[in-house]
Amino acid sequence: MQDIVFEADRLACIRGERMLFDGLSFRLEAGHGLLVTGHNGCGKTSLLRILCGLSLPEDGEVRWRGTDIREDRSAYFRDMAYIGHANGVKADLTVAENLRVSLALTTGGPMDLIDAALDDVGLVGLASEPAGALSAGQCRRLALARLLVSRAALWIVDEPFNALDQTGVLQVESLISRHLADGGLVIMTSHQPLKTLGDSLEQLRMAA
Ligand SMILES: Nc1ncnc2c1ncn2[C@@H]1O[C@H](COP(=O)(O)OP(=O)(O)OP(=O)(O)O)[C@@H](O)[C@H]1O
Repeated sequence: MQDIVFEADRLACIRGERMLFDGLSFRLEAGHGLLVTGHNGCGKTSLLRILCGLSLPEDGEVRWRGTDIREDRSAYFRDMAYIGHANGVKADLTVAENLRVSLALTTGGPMDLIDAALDDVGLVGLASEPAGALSAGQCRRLALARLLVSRAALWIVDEPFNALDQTGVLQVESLISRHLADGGLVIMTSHQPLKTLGDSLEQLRMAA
């Protein structure tokens, strides 16, 4: 993944009457992660939605491998996985079926990716349970397992640790570390102090 570069170039975002940010730029190379911080309402989620192509910036562009993401959205969506505040879990499907759908929609990779992902997020044993019966923390774990199944180089994750217990936080921090060590990229927000990951991430502090 050595040739991979992600660039945010002079991004501006207006919500309602308010300019949330303007001239926001950063560059991230393979193996690097960025932690976006700032108080409630400063624009972190708005920024992440622009970075993953779900919203358009008022100005500026997002480049992936040197190309504006609007120019080749399907290539970008193959390489990028986004997990927002909402888990996007289908309650009527089992835990494993949820991941099967993700697999079919992304890489179509081997089914043993699902077992490995469930193991990584601590959901082994719940594969056949209906997702609607999961606790909030288990649901978050299932959502995060989609990152692993996607095999995307770039993970964009809004508050990954929401609803996770202490063990879950450590597990997910370790998955993020492993992804970075494998040459992946991560852009994330978190209101929680990081336990092990802090030194591995660059910080973008958003102002009011
Ligand atoms: N679609 C929208 N229309 C109007 N205002 C919006 C819209 N989306 C977000 N906002 C406003 O933009 C501001 C930034 O919201 P955003 O969700 O990006 O903040 P945040 O930094 O992620 O907050 P938090 O830490 O609470 O998750 C808020 O004041 C919010 O009310």
